Amino acid sequence: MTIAPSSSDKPRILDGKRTASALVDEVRETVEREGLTPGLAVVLVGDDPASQVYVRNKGRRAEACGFLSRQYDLPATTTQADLLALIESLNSDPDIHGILVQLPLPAQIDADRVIQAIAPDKDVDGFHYLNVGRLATGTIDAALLPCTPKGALHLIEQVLGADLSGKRAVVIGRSNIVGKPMASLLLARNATVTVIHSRTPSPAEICRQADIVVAAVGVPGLVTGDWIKPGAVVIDVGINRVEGEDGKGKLVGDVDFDAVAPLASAITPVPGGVGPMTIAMLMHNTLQAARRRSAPSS
Ligand SMILES: NC(=O)C1=CN([C@@H]2O[C@H](COP(=O)(O)OP(=O)(O)OC[C@H]3O[C@@H](n4cnc5c(N)ncnc54)[C@H](OP(=O)(O)O)[C@@H]3O)[C@@H](O)[C@H]2O)C=CC1
Ligand SMILES: Nc1nc(=O)c2c([nH]1)NC[C@@H]1CN(c3ccc(C(=O)N[C@@H](CCC(=O)O)C(=O)O)cc3)C=[N+]21
Ligand SMILES: [Mg+2]
Repeated sequence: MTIAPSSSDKPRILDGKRTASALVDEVRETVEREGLTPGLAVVLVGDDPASQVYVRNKGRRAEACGFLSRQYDLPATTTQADLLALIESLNSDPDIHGILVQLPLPAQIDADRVIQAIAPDKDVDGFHYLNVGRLATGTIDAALLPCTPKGALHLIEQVLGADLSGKRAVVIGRSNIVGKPMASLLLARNATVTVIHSRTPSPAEICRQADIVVAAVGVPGLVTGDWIKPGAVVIDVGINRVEGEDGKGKLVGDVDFDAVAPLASAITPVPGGVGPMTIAMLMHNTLQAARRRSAPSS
């Protein structure tokens, strides 16, 4: 569905929380209608408090969708062999359709080895080489797609529709979990895509050409008004914990919201933008994995 941006000067605030809720409702309805019990296993190694919050939110959402939700809390001292053994057992567990290993992992564990050990058809993060390759080569329908870029694209579609032909997109950040797959998805939708990273000279000048800006950097307020072409759609993936004026911690994005919002035709807030969409897309991917299991031809 395409909703035109509002004609007033006010930017449209893309409400990720509401859109995510609607997606989760759809997932739950599909689960009920088709009589499925998708199973999601979330593995958390160590006791990082932020990771614990995310993982708890994921478990709660999974239960709200009617999924089987299992959480594995492993100590920070877990060995790579132990983690790989758990992955193996989840790979062969018929009740489990999706496996997510929360990143980052402690230093003694090779995160790439762990990710590649996940069965590709249970890789609901979309980080396995097979899914990365499917996305990059255009066989997207067969891929499990990374949740954050998939969620960001869904918000972009609400404003611009599915076909981004003729649009210039700038992605800031080139990580494997956000920036690169975001660029691949935008390219697959026919946008003209440029990726900016820490070695890019004159980033503001490049960004100012963009009809679509996706910021996935981890630098609070990096994107200021002079980076933005009036009317651009601005998607802020950044999640940065900073100290607020009251001395308490608060979350801010990579975009200076107050400076950029008046210029943008649409913009995502932080919190309440891409974050909730990421979790909704994890549910969507888990449903997709479960449906493929019950009907391998689809
Ligand atoms: N909302 C959500 O669901 C999610 C949010 N996040 C958030 O998104 C942000 C990015 O995450 P992630 O991709 O994992 O981060 P990474 O740290 O893996 O990647 C950051 C990228 O930003 C680039 N970069 C760093 N500084 C600059 C700069 N000054 N100018 C231009 N580019 C720069 C880096 O360049 P280089 O490659 O050259 O080092 C790198 O490519 C973080 O705030 C994270 O918390 C992440 C995942 C999900
Ligand atoms: N294997 C793996 N997959 C991931 O998808 C993954 C990961 N590891 N490691 C960490 C990052 C980060 N991430 C977020 C998900 C939701 C919110 C989210 O819901 N944020 C809320 C705020 C939550 C809060 O208040 O802290 C919001 O933006 O409104 C944020 C960040 C997924 N990640
Ligand atoms: Mg990161």
